[in-house]
Amino acid sequence: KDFPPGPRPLPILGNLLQLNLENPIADLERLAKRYGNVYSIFIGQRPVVVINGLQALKEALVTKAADFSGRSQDLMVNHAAIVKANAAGVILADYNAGWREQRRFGLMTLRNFGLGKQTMEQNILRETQYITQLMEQSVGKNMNPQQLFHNAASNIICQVLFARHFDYEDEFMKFFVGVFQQTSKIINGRWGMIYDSFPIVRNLPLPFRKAFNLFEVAHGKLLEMVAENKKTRIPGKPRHFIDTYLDELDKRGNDGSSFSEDQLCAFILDLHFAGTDTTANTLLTGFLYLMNYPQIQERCQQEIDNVLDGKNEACFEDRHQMPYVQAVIHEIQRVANTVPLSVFHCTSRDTELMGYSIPKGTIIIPNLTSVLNEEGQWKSPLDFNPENFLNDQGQFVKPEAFMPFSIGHRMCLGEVLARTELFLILVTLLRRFNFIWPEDAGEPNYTPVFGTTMTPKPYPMKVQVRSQRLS
Ligand code: HEM
Repeated sequence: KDFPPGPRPLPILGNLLQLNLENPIADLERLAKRYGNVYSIFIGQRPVVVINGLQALKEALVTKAADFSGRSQDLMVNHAAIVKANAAGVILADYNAGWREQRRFGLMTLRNFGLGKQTMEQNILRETQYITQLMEQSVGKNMNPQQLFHNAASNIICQVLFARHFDYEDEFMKFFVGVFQQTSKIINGRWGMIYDSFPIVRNLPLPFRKAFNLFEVAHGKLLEMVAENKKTRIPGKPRHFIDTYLDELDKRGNDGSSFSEDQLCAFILDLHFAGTDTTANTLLTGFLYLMNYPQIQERCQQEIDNVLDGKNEACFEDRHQMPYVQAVIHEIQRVANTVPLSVFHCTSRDTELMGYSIPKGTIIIPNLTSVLNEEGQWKSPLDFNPENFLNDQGQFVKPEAFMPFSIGHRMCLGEVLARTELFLILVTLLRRFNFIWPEDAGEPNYTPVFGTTMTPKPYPMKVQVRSQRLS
């Protein structure tokens, strides 16, 4: 009674036949037009509530954050990632004291390792230097930037986790980047849906097993890494995230808290995963658009040249002098829609939303896509247009509907790191190069491949060193 309305489910299948399992975004939008911003669908026998639009999402994730911040523990992603690790990490942990403790520790440690401060900026700039050198070797040829940005984003978070820079051909690096790229597509894809809908198929050797195998091997590698690290660590003198976590474990002993070595490995995997595929795909979307909107690229370059005149390198503070670049980066994030359905939430108690009753334990899909292109919230919701973030005086403004990092208690823990990376990498590369859509590349395809993260289809890129360099 009073449960959100939705299409009538079939026995056993629920509403699966009404969704394109390769990419349900358009179907979810169609259902919102028919049933309103809060509606229900059945994934197999399981009820799921989809929340659309700024108003409903704010009410759920901010006003009623305590009710809507749980995570279901019975989805494929939990079984694949948590069971083998024997610990929930932070992304998939339910809304409880353990999650709160880990999240607080994660935020504090990221901050202490220089997030938003100089050390982190220096790390990002060093990695950008590395990309620059690789790009210089590709001048005049077509290059495929896909792996490049994944490796760079991975290395930046690896600095925090292990204080190490990996060569892009390193096996450790290639393995982990591969895990993230593949599992992101399996988890929210056809096979993930089938696993989540039909408990009876879960033990069968179907393609979703691949995600289980990958997470298991990844966990094993991280346990080895932590063991290796213990040999060289000096307690009380942390070099990176692992050392800091081990210091915390020493301090706590067996105090019954959520800290453990398994939890450390799960946390490392979470930060590495969340910090790689998201930032890399946002950058890939950015360059796809910048190459095909050369006038926008050029206007960014003019602003960058003016502000950085005489300076060796950019710093994150420079963003305040670059309203146009800021608008472009935010617009890239808006159209990239990198985590289109957020990470699924779950109600942690019986609750109400926009007049509907939703019982405890209901899976919640926060449809971020619906807000990032919501009519009435943007000047041009359907176009790539930096004016979405500029007022009449050309100043940068951030509308409330800009929520690629989600909102509320579960909001992205790496937001500051991600924003710093996007700014420093884009500014540094645009200052040095022109990015050109190759003549033989045909029409650009802006439709991404759906998954937990959206991935632009592979595309070629041409780089040209800018003739007028100012430093
Ligand atoms: C452009 C880049 C990024 C985007 C668009 C993004 C987006 C998101 C979104 C939508 C969520 C889900 C929030 C929710 O459940 O409501 C999330 C969670 C999370 N992100 Fe990010 N993220 C990005 C980069 C990063 C980076 C660089 C890190 C690592 C330092 C990171 C770490 C996390 C973690 C740990 C969570 C889980 C938070 C929790 O459940 O309490 N993310 N992110």
